[in-house]
Amino acid sequence: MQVKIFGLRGCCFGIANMILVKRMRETLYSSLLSQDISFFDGETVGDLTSRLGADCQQVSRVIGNDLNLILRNLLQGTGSLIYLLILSLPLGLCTLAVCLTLAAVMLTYGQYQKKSAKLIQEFTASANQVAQETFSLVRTIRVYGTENQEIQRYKNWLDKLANISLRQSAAYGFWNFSFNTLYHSMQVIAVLVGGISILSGRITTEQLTKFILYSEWLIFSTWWVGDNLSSLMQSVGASEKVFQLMDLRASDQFTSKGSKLQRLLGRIEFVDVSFHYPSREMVPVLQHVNLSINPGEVVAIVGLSGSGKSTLVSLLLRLYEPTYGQVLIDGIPIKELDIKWLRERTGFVGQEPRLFRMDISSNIKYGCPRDVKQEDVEQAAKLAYAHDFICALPNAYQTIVDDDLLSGGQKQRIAIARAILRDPSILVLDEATSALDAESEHNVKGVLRAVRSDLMMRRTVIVIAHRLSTIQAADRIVVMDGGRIAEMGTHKELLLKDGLYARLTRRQADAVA
Ligand SMILES: Nc1ncnc2c1ncn2[C@@H]1O[C@H](COP(=O)(O)OP(=O)(O)OP(=O)(O)O)[C@@H](O)[C@H]1O
Repeated sequence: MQVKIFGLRGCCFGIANMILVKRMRETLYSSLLSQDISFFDGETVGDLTSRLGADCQQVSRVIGNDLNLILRNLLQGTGSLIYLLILSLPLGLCTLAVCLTLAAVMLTYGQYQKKSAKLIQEFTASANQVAQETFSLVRTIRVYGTENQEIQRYKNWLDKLANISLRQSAAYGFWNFSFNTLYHSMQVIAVLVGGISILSGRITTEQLTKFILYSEWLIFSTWWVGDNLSSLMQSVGASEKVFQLMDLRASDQFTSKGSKLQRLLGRIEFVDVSFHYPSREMVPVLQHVNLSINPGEVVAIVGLSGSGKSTLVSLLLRLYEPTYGQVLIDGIPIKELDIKWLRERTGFVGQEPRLFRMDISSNIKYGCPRDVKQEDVEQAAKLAYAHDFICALPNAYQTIVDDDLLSGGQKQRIAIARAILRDPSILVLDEATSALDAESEHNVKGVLRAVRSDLMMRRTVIVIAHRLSTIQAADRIVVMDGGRIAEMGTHKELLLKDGLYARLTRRQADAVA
């Protein structure tokens, strides 16, 4: 019966643990995904994934195991202590003094465990980060022959981990030594004081035997409490950051429930916009940018690397908020629009599009707000000049891909198809030609031309490109320099102006020649 009850209790705790870990992971995951993009600028991916994995597991152990054992031993210990005090007050107080000393050592040890658990978490996360980076950049590492350097970098974190684990073991040794010393001293004291008490007739032999048994019980309960408390402290160390992250409020960029317009025309205005990244407050990235883009206009943004082109687009996509000024869409501040509604009407192809590990068809349909048929997917792929190479793959649209299986240009074409399928009113192509070869560049120009000539479905297009030849067909070219708009006009006007754009064009022509 006893065994059965224990088995049942273990099973209940197992189930409670499983439910708790699952709930914690879900809550933490959705809390992380609802944060500002700037949050991810400051956190390491390895750190966040280890919070989701090992740390959640450890936190649930507190409730499932440690707390349960601590409570049980506290109850047992208190019972024994009361009995001892009734049996013999001086001997009971003596045992209590030993237990209090043990408790003091245990508290110091527990605090140390808490600190070391935090350090172990940090070092493990850093080691994971290095490993993650190494595996994802393995081609670069192989080409540059820096394997040993990377092994050393990983080893440095492992050394730090080993160092702290060594100290932890030493602290555990000290804790055990204190326990054994106090425990055996207690036995000696009990025999000596008890023997004297028997001789003087104050207690009987039976009382002494009971006393020794109960005092052992009390000391062992104290030891168990200490041992579980130190593991509880470890979990508390691990849980601090987990609970902090779980408590974060969802970003307004994720939840914003503003107004939905009847139709998105695609007028975009940047009004006196200035911006710096939260992680680099002293470095202004955009300064007093004023730009107005008409519905259906195709605008190209060019400029030297680091001039703020992608940042401007990030503000339009509301990944960051301007530090000064505002962005308006169809005359309404972007902050007042329903974010989900706006994103459903915006298409974006980033600098380095990445694919999810799923089939091509699902990758193209990814995030599409409406139900689409396979014909729609194929039509979008045709417009993005991706259909032919997809059909040449062994399973065509059902081919499972991930980030490594396709070339940069192919991934970019799938990303363009994904953006086109959404049928967006605003289409943003960031460096859409950078990873493509000359033929694909020609294809992207074709997409731009198609977008322009499709008068039924006029959409505003912003294209950022380094290859100036790609964007000559734009209605307007905006030239950025040091976070400001330096020039604006058509290709011809800007060439006539003989400013930065003309210089950039000449430089590229020279490079090609
Ligand atoms: N997440 C970030 N955190 C801090 N600084 C950033 C971040 N992203 C970009 N920057 C900085 O902002 C400046 C503008 O970067 P941005 O990517 O907008 O330039 P860009 O004109 O698009 O460059 P490129 O043509 O090379 O893509 C750069 O100095 C860059 O270092």
